[in-house]
Amino acid sequence: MATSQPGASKQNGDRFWASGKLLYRPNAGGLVTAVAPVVVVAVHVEPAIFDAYYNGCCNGTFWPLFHSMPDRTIFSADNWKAYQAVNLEFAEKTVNALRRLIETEEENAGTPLVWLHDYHLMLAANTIRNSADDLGLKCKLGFFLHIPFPPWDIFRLFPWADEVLQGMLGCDMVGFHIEDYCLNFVDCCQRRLGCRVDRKGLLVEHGGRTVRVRPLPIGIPYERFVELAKAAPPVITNKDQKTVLGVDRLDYTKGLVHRLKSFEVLLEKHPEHREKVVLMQIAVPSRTDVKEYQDLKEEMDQLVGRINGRFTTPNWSPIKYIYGCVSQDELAAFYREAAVALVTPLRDGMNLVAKEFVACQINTPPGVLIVSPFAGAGEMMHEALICNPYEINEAAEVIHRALTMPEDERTLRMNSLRKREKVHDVDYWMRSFLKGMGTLISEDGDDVLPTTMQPVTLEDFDEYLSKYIGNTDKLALMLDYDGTLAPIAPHPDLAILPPETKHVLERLSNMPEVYISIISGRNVNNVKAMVGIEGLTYAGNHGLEILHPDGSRFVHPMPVEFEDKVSDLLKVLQEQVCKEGAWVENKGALLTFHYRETPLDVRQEMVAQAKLLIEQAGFKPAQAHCAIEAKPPVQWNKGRASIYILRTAFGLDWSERIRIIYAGDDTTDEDAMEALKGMAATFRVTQSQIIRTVAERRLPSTDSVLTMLKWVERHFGKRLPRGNSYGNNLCKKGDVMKMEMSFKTDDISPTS
Ligand SMILES: O=P(O)(O)OC[C@H]1O[C@H](O[C@H]2O[C@H](CO)[C@@H](O)[C@H](O)[C@H]2O)[C@H](O)[C@@H](O)[C@@H]1O
Repeated sequence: MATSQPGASKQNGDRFWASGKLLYRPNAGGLVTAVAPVVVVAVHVEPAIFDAYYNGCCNGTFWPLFHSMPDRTIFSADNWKAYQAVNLEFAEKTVNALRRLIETEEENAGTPLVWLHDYHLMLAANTIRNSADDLGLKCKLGFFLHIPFPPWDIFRLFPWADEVLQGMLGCDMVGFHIEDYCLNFVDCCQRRLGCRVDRKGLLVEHGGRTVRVRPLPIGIPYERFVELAKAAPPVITNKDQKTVLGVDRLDYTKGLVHRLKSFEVLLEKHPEHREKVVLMQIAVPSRTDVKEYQDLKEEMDQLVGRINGRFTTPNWSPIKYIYGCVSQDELAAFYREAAVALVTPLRDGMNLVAKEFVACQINTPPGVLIVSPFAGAGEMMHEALICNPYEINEAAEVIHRALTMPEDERTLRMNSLRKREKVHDVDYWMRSFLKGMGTLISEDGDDVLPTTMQPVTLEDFDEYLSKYIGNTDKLALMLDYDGTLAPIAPHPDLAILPPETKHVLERLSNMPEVYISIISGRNVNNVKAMVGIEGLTYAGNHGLEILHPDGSRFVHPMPVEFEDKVSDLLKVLQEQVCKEGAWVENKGALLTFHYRETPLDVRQEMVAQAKLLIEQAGFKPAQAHCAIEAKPPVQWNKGRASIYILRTAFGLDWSERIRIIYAGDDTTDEDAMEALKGMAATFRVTQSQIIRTVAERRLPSTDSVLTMLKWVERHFGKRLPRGNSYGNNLCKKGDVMKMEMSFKTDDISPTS
């Protein structure tokens, strides 16, 4: 890759790395002027892992899937493991290189830029970001995908889709060739991860950051191809025959079989082209270890043989088929001398052959470019003839049109195509990427799209909640407390419900359509005191205790011996692990071991020890926010509790006119969201970069939960007669159950 003076742009002193390789350095004047591979770091991968990674996952899974060919896609857990391992290896090598670079470079050299390329490295960014953060290294992370990004319907087939999306979202900016791929990606982030997105601004909110998504169509070193075309000796000697040129890697995505069949139809339907036209197909061997590719070669050999056998005359063979490589000079000469170039992939990220062809079309009158609409190039190169490769007969007609196109039309089309590629060359692409990253400062201010998401607004909920709630009669609003309604604080007593949230909840609790329950890990009296609103349902200890609006209680039965076990565990934890700020919260039936205030360097060991002691005492340790919850081994959690609350409020025969919203921030809330999946609108409050959630939407903060509550208030408020005040008590007295304190591990029957 070469680069030239970037005109009106100046480099802001940042340095760029790509897969551990330093590519560009600013010169003294601050302009990007040279490609300087200063350091190349090898990444060693064992052959078996490499095979599973490269042939297996990259070429056997991502390649066909991202080209929307799911039938050719292999899903293998072992290959995926290898992919994770290799990405980790690349990430670690990059972080080491980054560290060395920062240590050896002078201060103020700018923030290094790590530029990750393609589907082989979709997971590396998160590891680089986290390790760099841990080491206090600053860097910018960018990613560019050179192949298409498929639509949701295809992408969702991949079993580890969350990891891939979150891996890419580890970057500050993710680039694709065209806007369609950007929109597919944004759509997948929303639908699979539940991220808040801005489709117009091409932004995704994830992990507490805004990730920019940008269409950055790649170009070619245009002038280099022009020079090659000028210098290359002639390759086509028979001036009476026109050449239709195809240049491709031998790959099933390239539509080669379809192309040969279209050419056959051309000769059949338009015999005037016989002995006058030759299809020169150059097929560069590729991925020859993979069976799909071996099969394709076989099919091509047979098809070329059959068509040639059918039409060849003593003076002419219709197809010249080169299975192998040609030199750049030869290639430029073929491009220059071809009358028509056929670029008809079934799917292609961009396709540079189309661009190289137009760059080399220096003769007058020029030839004609035919492009598939399923290549990124088809999106931009409007003046080419667009041809759907699947429509074999139609494609034959397009070739015919190209072969018979008048000179003036050819010239007009080719001039426009050439002009665009000359400007949008590979340097332009690189500069656009660097500008998007904020590494190259542009005086012409090219990147007009916003770079950060606006704060969450009521409108953000319109699409999702309006569709779900519609005109329903009743809404069950089920809300977690810490981290959802109240921001996390250094100590539970300090986690105060913000006054505005309290007021909205109070108003909502007076709406007859809205039934509110607060479902917390705290003990029930404590959470009720923290919220301080009468007439709601409160569930404490992850649902083991439920306090109904009329004051009656449900208490989940516990093994009798657990009372003693709780106090024994409390003692053990206090004696053995409560040091340096760690403490145990005694919640009656449960305990929580808190380590928020402990120094970072003692945490790992302390947490491991606490978990062990909790397990040894017969409890289940569950990770919470800087805390380990010790839960008794009963089949009851926030999920079962949520169902129980709904059942007591609405009965079991819910009509479709009842809707549920659940919002929570913790793994314990995942139990509820899992239990309510398909029945509720679910929100996970998180700023994590790498969690899996069953929630349909993510929210970045407790503030955004407040906005969601306001949305509910507005929605139902519109339907309320003004000045009406109702209690929040849908729960009939007879529905409420007081449970016996006896041991029972399985579910509680609806009639108990
Ligand atoms: O289910 P929740 O309502 O989210 O309660 C979960 C736990 O929250 C409390 O601990 C957490 O919040 C504290 C206050 O912000 C914070 O100091 C602590 O580090 C967090 O883990 C509560 O103390 C626990 O009992 C709850 O189980």
